Amino acid sequence: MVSNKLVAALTAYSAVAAAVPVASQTKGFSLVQEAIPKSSYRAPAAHLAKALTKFGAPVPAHVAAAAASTGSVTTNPSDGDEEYVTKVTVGDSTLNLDFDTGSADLWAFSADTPSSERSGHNYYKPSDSATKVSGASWDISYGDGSSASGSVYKDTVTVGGVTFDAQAVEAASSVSSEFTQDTSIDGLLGLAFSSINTVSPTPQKTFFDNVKSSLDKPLFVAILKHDTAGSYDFGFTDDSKYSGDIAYTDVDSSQGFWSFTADSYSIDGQDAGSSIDGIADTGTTLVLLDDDVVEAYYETIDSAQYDDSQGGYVFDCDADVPDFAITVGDYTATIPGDYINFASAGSSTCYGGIQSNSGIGFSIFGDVFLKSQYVVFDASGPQIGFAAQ
Ligand SMILES: Cc1noc(C)c1CN(C)Cc1cc2n(n1)CCN(c1cc(N)ncn1)C2
Repeated sequence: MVSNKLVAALTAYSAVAAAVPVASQTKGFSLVQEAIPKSSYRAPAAHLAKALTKFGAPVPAHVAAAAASTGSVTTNPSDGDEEYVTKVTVGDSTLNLDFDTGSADLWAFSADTPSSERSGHNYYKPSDSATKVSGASWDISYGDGSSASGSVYKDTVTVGGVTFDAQAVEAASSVSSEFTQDTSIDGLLGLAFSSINTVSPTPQKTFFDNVKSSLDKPLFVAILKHDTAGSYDFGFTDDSKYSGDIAYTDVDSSQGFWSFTADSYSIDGQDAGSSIDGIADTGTTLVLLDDDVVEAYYETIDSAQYDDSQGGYVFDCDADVPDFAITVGDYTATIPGDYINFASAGSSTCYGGIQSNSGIGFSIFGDVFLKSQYVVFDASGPQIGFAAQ
């Protein structure tokens, strides 16, 4: 039921928002009306909340609550599921970004990136309303040795219909060769905790941190898939996208990651008993585990061996590759063996989707695992939830 106050405010708002004077010296002006694209539809109360805020009026709690929003955006695997690419509007640009729950910077190739380094990429162009953050810089390095750095703007970012108009956008002035050569992505959108954002002197909030209070629920869901389109959903869970119940467990965000403990693991259905501490990391391709677990896994494949030239375990491509599973409470999250037969390593040899974490002290549950699950990243708690998809 829409209250008459709401009607009045919406009328006032729509008159202000829609009136576009053709020219101040004419006797009147024409109203340029344009349909709001379905994808950018916002609840009426969201417009009221914005109008009231714009004119300095308090937003009643019931209006703020009704203004909450949700969003969903398609994410597509690159060849071989190496990474997942998601279209995002950043300022005046539509960019292909890698959503990364293992880092907290939203950065992109930009006009400041030397043209030799940005060939083949879309790049960020600040909108007319963008502002440069004076004195701010950023510099990020990733686990694979890749890196990027640059300056910082505040601009409007829209992900799947959810918009934040003062998002910190980190414009690259330098990117390492891994990014220059990877023309699948134009940058990253960090979804880890803002405590590990690299902007100096003042760390900036992630897109999710900025919008979570306006979402119906302060959560996002990663629905990554093998060799086909999936989605990132913001503010809601959708029981048509998973089966059974979602098994939740606590997250330790003290290191900035979505870190959790799997109660046990099994190889080919054989329970190995011990727990695994790890992070859910959409920006990492593979599953990286402690050496004892990796060795136990590849002992089950006769042809498996560590290949120094490949920097990892390889095996005959026609080998019978076992499932690897972790348990969270009474839920068993299984990676099908086929996902662990990850990529060709030349001739009839294939590269494993499970590899060593190089002794970093925690495991990394990357895309090889995540694409087998419906994964809820819930800021309330915080907690993480898994279900079969
Ligand atoms: C191709 C390809 N294959 O695997 C990747 C990755 C690429 C993309 N390509 C080589 C370039 C690149 C390098 C990185 N990315 N993209 C994504 C962010 N990176 C992370 C994120 C994170 N949470 N943890 C570790 N690194 C490193």
